[in-house]
Amino acid sequence: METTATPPDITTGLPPPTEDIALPNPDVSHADPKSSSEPTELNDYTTERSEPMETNDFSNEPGAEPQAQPESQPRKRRRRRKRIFTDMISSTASRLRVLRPHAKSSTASAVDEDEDADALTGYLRKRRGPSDLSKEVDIEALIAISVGFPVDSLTEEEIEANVVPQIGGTEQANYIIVRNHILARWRSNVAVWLTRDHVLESIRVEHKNLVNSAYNFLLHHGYINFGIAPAIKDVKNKASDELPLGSVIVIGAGLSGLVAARQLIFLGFKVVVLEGRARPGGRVRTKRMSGSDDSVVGAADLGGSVLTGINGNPLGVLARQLGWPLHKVRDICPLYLPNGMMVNSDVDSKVESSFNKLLDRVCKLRQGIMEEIRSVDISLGTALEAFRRVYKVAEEPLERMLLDWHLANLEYANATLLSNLSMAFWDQDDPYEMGGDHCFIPGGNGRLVRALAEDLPIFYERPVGCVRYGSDGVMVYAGGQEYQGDMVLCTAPLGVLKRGNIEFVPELPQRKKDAIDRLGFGLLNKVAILFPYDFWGGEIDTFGHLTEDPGMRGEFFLFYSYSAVAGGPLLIALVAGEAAVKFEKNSPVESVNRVLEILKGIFSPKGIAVPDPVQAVCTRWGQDQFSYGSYSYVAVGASGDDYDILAESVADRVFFAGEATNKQYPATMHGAFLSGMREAAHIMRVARRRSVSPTAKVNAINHESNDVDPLFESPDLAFGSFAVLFDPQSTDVESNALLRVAVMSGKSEVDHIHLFGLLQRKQAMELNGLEDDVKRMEMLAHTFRVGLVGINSLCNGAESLISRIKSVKSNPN
Ligand SMILES: Cc1cc2nc3c(=O)[nH]c(=O)nc-3n(C[C@H](O)[C@H](O)[C@H](O)COP(=O)(O)OP(=O)(O)OC[C@H]3O[C@@H](n4cnc5c(N)ncnc54)[C@H](O)[C@@H]3O)c2cc1C
Repeated sequence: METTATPPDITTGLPPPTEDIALPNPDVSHADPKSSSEPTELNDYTTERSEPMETNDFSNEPGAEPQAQPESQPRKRRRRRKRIFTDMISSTASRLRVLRPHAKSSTASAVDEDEDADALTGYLRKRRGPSDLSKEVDIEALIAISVGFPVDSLTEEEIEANVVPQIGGTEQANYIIVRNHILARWRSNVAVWLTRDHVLESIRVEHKNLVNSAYNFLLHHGYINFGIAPAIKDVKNKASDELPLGSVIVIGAGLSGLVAARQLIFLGFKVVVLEGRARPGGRVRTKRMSGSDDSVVGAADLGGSVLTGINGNPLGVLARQLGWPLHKVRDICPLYLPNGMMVNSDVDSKVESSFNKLLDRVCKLRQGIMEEIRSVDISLGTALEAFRRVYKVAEEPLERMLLDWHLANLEYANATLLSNLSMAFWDQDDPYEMGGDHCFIPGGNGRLVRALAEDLPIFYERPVGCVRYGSDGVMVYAGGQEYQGDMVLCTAPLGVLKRGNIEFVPELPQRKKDAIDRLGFGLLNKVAILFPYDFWGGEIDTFGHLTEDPGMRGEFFLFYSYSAVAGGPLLIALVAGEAAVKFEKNSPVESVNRVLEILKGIFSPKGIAVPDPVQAVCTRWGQDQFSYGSYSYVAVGASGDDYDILAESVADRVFFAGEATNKQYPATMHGAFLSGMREAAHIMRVARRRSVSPTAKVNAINHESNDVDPLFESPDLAFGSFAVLFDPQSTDVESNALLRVAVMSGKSEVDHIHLFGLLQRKQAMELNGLEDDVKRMEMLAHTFRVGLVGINSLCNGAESLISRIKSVKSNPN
């Protein structure tokens, strides 16, 4: 009878990276609850706004006792429905084996397999048999996949970093094996600093160049030796004798800003972090709740809470480094009717399966119209409702209520109404979703934030109002002061960018402003209630509540029990969809009373009295001036590409990180974390490029050398002085294309320089349709507003496009 909306995670079939899997560990004890300096009152139904909160609010958060998990009858559910990608595993492992053909071994005892891996990792054969070696290499590949690496190709970041001299071929295949090996090696013990010499112990010396390349890449991009283990911090904190690579002003001390700042300092930059609030963490906020006498306390995560998928998750690595055992969120979730009765399990499974079928139908519909999808995009809500009517799904009132519960759950995952979500792209990030259990960090995520913020140069209560940038650097204005730097990294949430609260001078490029407008930034709110004791029972982590009014289906539709991790009897009720917006207009007392009414409706019929709360807190993320919402979503008319556009840097001076810049992992804490690492590496690349050619400015354009010109030997379009290369991975008319224009620089015809620009495929075709170059230049500048620059001044989006073109040209099959 039990089904789950979640397919097996991608590591099924082979042993997962066990160190990343968190299971409840009843043997491990935690720190005792301690007192905090935060003043609280009994029955203090406070409202959380953009509160000026002391940083020491995070001190002394209680530890928690994880509990054993007896799994009982109610149904299993998860936060988000995933599509099934079972193919990934088999193709992954088999393709890897193709890369490593089997051959005779020279040793008498060895069997004829794994020659390539043996040649690279000769040490392994000494310790284990060859089939073990094969397994080992496969497992290392799976670990790399869980961290987000493709199985037999390079990432765009790797191509940009020139990790191998030539893309494709044996060298690349060997590099991948070495890279996976280093990654897996560090992941097997994240408490220590993995040195290059350690790696060389297990790789043959003739492959030293591959080790250097893979090691440098993984280190600089924050895939190894990151985090807050004492041994890691010791190495990272050692002052470097080298001159700083430059100075970076980081706007925002949320996860992305904190991670980026730490990594930038390690990479050799001077860094300052400007934070508008009086605390670090941004949308991760753990509030210590307690009664007046501190007899009960609880750590409540009012923002980001669940580590959604632990395999490969960098936040899981941090928890391991600090020795914090994670608590697996048990996905058993009984549902209760408004009258307090538990939903009949037959009806429950019938409606859940109908709900999944509706989603499948939407999937099939869009597959059928993939080509036209951008122009015919409608909302997911509209599509689901149309199919519901056609197939007469959930017409009975009870079934309708149940279906509404599932829709509310989807609105929670996406922080918005289904009527706002793009049918075409709402789940574009599904293929990348981190596998493994969903987990809580005992004591709340604020503990991680505190550890990440330690020793960083953060200036609190410095709301940035303006960023000026130019060829000489950046100037940031915050709290009446000016900060000057070489570069700025903006991690302000999409909600803040949408409001225009930070002025950019000159204005951001139109394409970025359009992406900011198109992407959605939604709302999810919470009511956290600390009770004098746990009356709901400790054996489940979630239970749901059905509502008759479809418009209010998201109102307290799901309760999370944090008793296992908060250090006290804490419940958090979620408010999603339309209800989340209405919720912000209600008084906190009204909202808490409504939650209590629902709880009484569920528990009183069972003879269980609901006690008065000790303390309750309601969030107001929509009114928070440092976020204006909860997290991003793909709105109708937007697509996953908009996340990439948000990530693009401007003029090599202004960089962007944050969850809404992460196409693979948006709307999550780990997405924010990874975006911070990504931008630190990006800033380093740009700074190095600049330091190699410090005069790579407009007047030095004709001296710029580039490896892009050879790509134009066979352009996709050529007309007049113009040549164009299309994105080889997309036929979309709005996909990016790289334009090269030959401009006369002297008197003779051969005296010309090349300028470059990024435009859309359809714009290139329009230019092709014009009669002469003068008209083309006019259209380019005035209609398309595309500026031409030297190759080194192209934006980040161009870098990844060039990587894709290079990759295809060097490996046409
Ligand atoms: C209610 C809620 C529930 C969530 N649940 C989960 C979950 O269960 N699992 C999960 O993985 N994720 C969850 N998330 C999402 C997750 O919390 C975020 O994706 C992540 O924390 C975002 O980090 P960030 O660094 O991108 O942005 P932020 O954390 O918002 O950091 C940006 C920082 O910039 C600061 N700032 C803004 N404007 C200015 C300015 N003008 N000047 C200076 N500073 C400024 C902000 O104060 C903030 O500190 C949830 C979020 C919310 C709100």
